[in-house]
Amino acid sequence: MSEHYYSVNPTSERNPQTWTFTLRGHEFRFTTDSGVFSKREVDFGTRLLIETFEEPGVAGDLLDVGCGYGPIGLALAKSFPNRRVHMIDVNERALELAQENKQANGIDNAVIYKSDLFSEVGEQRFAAVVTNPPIRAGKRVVYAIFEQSRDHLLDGGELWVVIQKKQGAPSALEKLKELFPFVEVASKKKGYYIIKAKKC
Ligand SMILES: C[S@@+](CC[C@H](N)C(=O)[O-])C[C@H]1O[C@@H](n2cnc3c(N)ncnc32)[C@H](O)[C@@H]1O
Repeated sequence: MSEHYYSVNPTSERNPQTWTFTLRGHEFRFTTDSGVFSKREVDFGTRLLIETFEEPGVAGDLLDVGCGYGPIGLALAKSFPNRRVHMIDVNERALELAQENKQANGIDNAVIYKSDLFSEVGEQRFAAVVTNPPIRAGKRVVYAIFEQSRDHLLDGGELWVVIQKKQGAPSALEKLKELFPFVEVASKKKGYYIIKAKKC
């Protein structure tokens, strides 16, 4: 069976690598590994999403869906120390790395746990959901993230998504317009769209 970065239990041989990367003006030390998305540097789209994100107007926690080794959730936790950041993924190796990276970067306002989509998130609602979604897992999974994000946002809360034009940004925009009253492209660079969708 072929292995994907969204496997629950990657079996590929371990090859951990540690490097530093600056996000939102803070230097981070990340350890990544095989079997996890974007293992040698922070993905371009992920970085654009992190740098474009603006703090939502409503009070409340933030949620990183499909956190991988943790760049989005940990960068936002460092930038917004007064907010708690939830970070979820299905990939156990990614979750282990996210936990290790949380500790290595001295972050204490992030909680990291395994959840298939929002299955373990419970009833909590968030001020913002932020995601670089697992495009390769298919449209059904990506659109489920959009729908479940809407259901887990506070009024006035925002969903921030990065998606490449060639991976379906135009149809993702249409889907988000069906779900949210306010949708805009907050940034566009090298074929990557940062889409912000706001709930009333
Ligand atoms: C494109 S990667 C982004 C990883 C990380 N946020 C980053 O930007 O480097 C998408 C992530 O979604 C996770 N994922 C896939 N299916 C999922 C699901 N059903 N529930 C939660 N996370 C999932 C994958 O394991 C992967 O880590």
